[in-house]
Amino acid sequence: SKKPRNEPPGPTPLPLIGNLLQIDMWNRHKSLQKKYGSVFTIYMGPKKMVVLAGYKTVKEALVNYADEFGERHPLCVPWIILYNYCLSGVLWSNGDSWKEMRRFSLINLRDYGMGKKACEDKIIEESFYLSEELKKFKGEPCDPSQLLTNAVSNIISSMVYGSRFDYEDPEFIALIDRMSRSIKLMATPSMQFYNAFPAIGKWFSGAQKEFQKLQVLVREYNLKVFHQLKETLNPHMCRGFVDAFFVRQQQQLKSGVINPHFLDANLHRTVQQLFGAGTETTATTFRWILLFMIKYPKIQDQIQEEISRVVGSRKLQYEDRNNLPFTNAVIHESQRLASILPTSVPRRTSKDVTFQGYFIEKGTVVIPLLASVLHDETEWEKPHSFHPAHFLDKDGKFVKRDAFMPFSAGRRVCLGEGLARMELFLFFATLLQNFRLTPPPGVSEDDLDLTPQVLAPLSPRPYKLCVVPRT
Ligand code: HEM
Repeated sequence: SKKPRNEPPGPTPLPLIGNLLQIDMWNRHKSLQKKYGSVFTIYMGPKKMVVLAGYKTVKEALVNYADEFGERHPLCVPWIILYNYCLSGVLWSNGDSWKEMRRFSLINLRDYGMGKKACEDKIIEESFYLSEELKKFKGEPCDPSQLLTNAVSNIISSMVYGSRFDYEDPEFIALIDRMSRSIKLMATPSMQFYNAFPAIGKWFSGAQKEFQKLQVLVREYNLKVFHQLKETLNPHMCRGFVDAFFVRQQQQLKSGVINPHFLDANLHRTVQQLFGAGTETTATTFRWILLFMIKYPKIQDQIQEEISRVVGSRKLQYEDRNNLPFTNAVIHESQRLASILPTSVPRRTSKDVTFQGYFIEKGTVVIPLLASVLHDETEWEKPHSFHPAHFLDKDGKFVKRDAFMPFSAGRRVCLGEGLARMELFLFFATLLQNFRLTPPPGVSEDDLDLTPQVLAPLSPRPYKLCVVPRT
């Protein structure tokens, strides 16, 4: 069809299917970027999307044009069944609803510890439980994925519900499994087909039906927990985010001024999104870091030497990261290279905008490619290798890098960044303080495959490692 004024260039779309056949975008962005520049247009079926690539372009759009590119594209609007899941909470909402929920979530998650000593203590305590579970393998090969997910999920749970779960609790295991399967389903080709062709997709997409089932089960579980929390609520001693929400509702009732954003449905969606956004991302990052540790044992040696020299055997604190530059650099480099969210959550333009000379009309879906920033060849000395020195100066001191953007940037930047950074540091450093990680017997470092599985988030292939207590 005819293109509007000076739209960003891109591959020619076919009728109906657009560029679907040509788009293996997360792998091909480099060739598309080379051909069309750092702002280009693609069509997912009939849906037009503008892709932003490279550090300078992504930063300019998300930070300098924060308002224009600051809305979320409700990817799921046509998915009638996902209506409840998508249209509010904090992750998918826009306008006043988003502002209210983002502010409320930030204030209250901070009150229940995010970025504070209370949260640090919870993570240190959870590291202890995680270590005890790992010891049970007695150095035999194990897949740490489930335990890592349990540990990070318990941190969110403590902040949201006010309590943690036992790792063996069947309800906890089921809850985590359902949430993690839902997130993975959202990135399947079947769901993408459904998103591109909602009218016919619903007849073919098995993933969509499974997703719906999982959402109902998670919702039922949450409603049960909310009921228990409401029954035992003490407005003067809130246990977590959910209690704070109930207190806010009570205040509304008393004042007679009802704010529609504080109804039960929004609580359910926000809680579900906090668990969804905060669990798989952090746990997957851990799986990558541990894989890098068994792949590069000399780097593990250096970290353990640093921790032994600076901290010894006392309990680690978050402020120790300032004196553990190499350990801190390895965590950052793992996030950079793994780039678990190759794109940020889709944005959309809030108004017509002229960006880098191109016209992008209001309501266009915008995909900032975070992987293209984290692997930008003009920003990183060795963009495709594991190179912790990216974050160290010549004296071995930690240096921040502007192009380090795994949490994205601008007004929709990850709400849990502070929490995730604290978890990554404390869990990882405590683990390496206490254990040596090695590949299973008979597996060499060269055998370990760093090719990611194309899932959401981008995950390492399943692997096992041996966790041996250090003397
Ligand atoms: C290593 C861990 C994590 C990574 C890499 C990560 C990354 C991201 C990214 C890339 C976005 C999209 C930002 C954008 O649209 O530009 C995002 C959004 C979000 N993240 Fe995280 N995240 C992590 C952990 C967490 C945690 C622990 C929480 C929970 C407290 C969380 C809660 C959220 C929420 C609620 C949003 C939506 C924010 C909004 O739309 O206003 N994330 N995250």
